[in-house]
Amino acid sequence: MPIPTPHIELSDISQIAKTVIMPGDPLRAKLIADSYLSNVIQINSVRNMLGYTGEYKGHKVSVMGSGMGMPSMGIYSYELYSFYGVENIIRVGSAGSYSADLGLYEVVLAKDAWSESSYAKVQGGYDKPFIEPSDALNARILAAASSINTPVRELRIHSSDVFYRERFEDYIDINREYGCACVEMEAFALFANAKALNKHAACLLTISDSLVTHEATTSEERQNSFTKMLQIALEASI
Ligand SMILES: O=P(O)(O)O[C@H]1O[C@H](CO)[C@@H](O)[C@H]1O
Ligand SMILES: O=c1cc[nH]c(=O)[nH]1
Repeated sequence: MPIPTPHIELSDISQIAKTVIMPGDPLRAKLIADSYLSNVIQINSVRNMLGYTGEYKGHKVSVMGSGMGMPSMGIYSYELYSFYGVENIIRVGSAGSYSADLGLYEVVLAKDAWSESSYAKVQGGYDKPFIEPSDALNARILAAASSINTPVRELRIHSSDVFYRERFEDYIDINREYGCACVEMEAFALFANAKALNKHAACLLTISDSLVTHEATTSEERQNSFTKMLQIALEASI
């Protein structure tokens, strides 16, 4: 498909980095660009899915929102990988903890993602409920975290299509039967696209609320606590 694509307006492929950091919220993408990058240009505003390219410590890096849920992440990551020459996508998101042992603000690196979603099967015929990120990208992220002395826990995550479940307690079985430590809504589709297209994907999460204790962070606290995760992703991108 020629660029621009239906969902990304950038027509100069040289203006996008090989590594894209992707939060769900496009305003968080703007915040990352404003706070951490220099020489920033905007690369997308279609549907307000804001994207930017800039420099971090002299290295080119892009940041763009994915939107919420697997269909949205599926579209943006596919277009970035397939039509814009992107090699690595690092998702940076919030997650709900399924375990008393995993508290607010802790940073999780997805070891793999379990999902009930049909995304991977429909997209490329991948028919298993677990899917792995890139070993190489995860290793870079762990090395980056260690270089800035920031603890990260590599754990299995749940990628859910549903934020508001009628049976709230389902999380107890998902934790017990499948070993998922927390829930988010995009990584499984991102990992499926990366696998289908021979690209690299990883997912960093900050625990924003706990299904066990019902504690939750305020939006201001979320913003501050995301700093650790963002620094890890940025260090891993260079
Ligand atoms: O903070 P983000 O990246 O949006 O991630 C999580 O937050 C959203 C739900 O509130 C879902 O997108 C979920 O995956
Ligand atoms: O998907 C998500 C993200 C944060 N918290 C949740 O409970 N679910």
